[in-house]
Amino acid sequence: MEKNPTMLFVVAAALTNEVGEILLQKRPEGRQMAGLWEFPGGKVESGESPESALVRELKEELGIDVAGPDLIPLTFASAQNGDRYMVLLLYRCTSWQGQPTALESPELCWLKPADMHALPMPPADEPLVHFLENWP
Ligand SMILES: Nc1nc2c([nH]c(=O)n2[C@@H]2O[C@H](COP(=O)(O)OP(=O)(O)OP(=O)(O)O)[C@@H](O)[C@H]2O)c(=O)[nH]1
Repeated sequence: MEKNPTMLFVVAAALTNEVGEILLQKRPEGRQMAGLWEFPGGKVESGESPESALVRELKEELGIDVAGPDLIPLTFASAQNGDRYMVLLLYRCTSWQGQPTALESPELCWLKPADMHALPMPPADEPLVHFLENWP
């Protein structure tokens, strides 16, 4: 029997600029959790490593090039997501090529973690924001 057939792996990036702000993007209309602000990223596809999935998602969503070794594992969250259980892996990234552009999202913003509480975000992100607030 297949192990964990209902587990969903999602990878996301805390892209951090030189003043400690982190990039969030707004989820587009017509998708699950539309209008909520999230860390860029997405689902790990079959056969992908989490890091290669995140490199792919950052290119698709923001048009930036990230090298796998520049993705530093930070923390994770777990939550129910529809009919599956989701594990959301958050990576830190301070180095990339290109200017982040909203290619799949209506809006981007750079925010300090303490200011993220003012925005509606998916419930699974709450512990991630808390972690980032207390990050050195
Ligand atoms: N990228 C991202 N997804 C998150 C976050 N928090 C959170 O609960 N999610 C959930 O994780 C799932 C990610 O799926 P997605 O729809 O963005 O994935 P994807 O880009 O691969 O899209 P696709 O499934 O349409 O191909 C969504 O259910 C989303 O709501 C977050 O901070 N960032």
